[in-house]
Amino acid sequence: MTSTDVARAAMIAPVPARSAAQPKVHVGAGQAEKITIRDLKFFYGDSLALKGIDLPIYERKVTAFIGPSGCGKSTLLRVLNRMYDLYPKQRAEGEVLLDGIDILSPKLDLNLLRSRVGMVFQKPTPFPMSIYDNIAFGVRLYETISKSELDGRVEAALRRAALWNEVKDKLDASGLSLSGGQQQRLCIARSIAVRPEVILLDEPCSALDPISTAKIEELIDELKADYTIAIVTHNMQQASRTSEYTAFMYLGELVEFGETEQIFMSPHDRRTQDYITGRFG
Ligand SMILES: Nc1ncnc2c1ncn2[C@@H]1O[C@H](COP(=O)(O)OP(=O)(O)OP(=O)(O)O)[C@@H](O)[C@H]1O
Repeated sequence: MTSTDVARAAMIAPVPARSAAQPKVHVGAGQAEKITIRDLKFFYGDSLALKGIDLPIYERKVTAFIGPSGCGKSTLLRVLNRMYDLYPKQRAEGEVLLDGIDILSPKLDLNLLRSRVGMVFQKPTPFPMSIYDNIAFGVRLYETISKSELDGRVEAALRRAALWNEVKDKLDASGLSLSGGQQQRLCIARSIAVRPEVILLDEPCSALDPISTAKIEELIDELKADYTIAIVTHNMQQASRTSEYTAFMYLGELVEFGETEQIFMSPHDRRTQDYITGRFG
């Protein structure tokens, strides 16, 4: 991927009709579904990585994807902004509705999708440019606005990502000169600056120390007032602290989806229980 591909991808982010093999999902009654995933299959070449997933992602809630390594969490997340489109031989089948519109449609405007669904990766990925330009890059990609408006957008995004006070006097410094935790908040600010509706977080704290992790978790808590968030995490405490809903996946299947408290306190499936109690994975 070129840095422009990464940049575009980074800017870029439900429940009826389930397949018979999937668990019936009755949680979240009355919640608005921002994303509805129906019978989603995903292929890497001939290899089936997602085996018919049905899942709602509720609006302005945090949904955690958990499960052992290789179960398909990141694959599922990457489908939600068509990240896989950058790679030949990868394809999705089924339906993924964003506000009722199927984002798997070949006719979809990917730039528009990625402006609505932003993504933050496991490893902080600041662009090799100034802190200011890291934020302004995506805004310029999608909109033509005046310099003063752009300045305002950069400041607002940095404030929202709880980074403004740390960088306001060095906006011209390289984004790469920041600490790992600051870089990750910069990436979140970059994502927010294009005013997405959904933010996808792929293990956003796995490369961070506990203090930076706590800051990102606080930030997630604040952001959910305005954004729909899906987070992949290996950290069970993080899933239980940050999310309202949790999806447990195993070997490419969705085993169980529910309110986070129910998944952690009284899981219905033995595999969920074994995983959250550390018996495997
Ligand atoms: N680029 C790829 N080419 C082929 N197979 C892949 C590719 N990426 C992932 N897979 C396979 O798809 C399956 C799901 O992988 P994925 O990365 O989504 O799992 P994960 O749950 O996010 O794992 P982890 O927790 O280790 O990040 C795995 O079997 C993996 O080997």
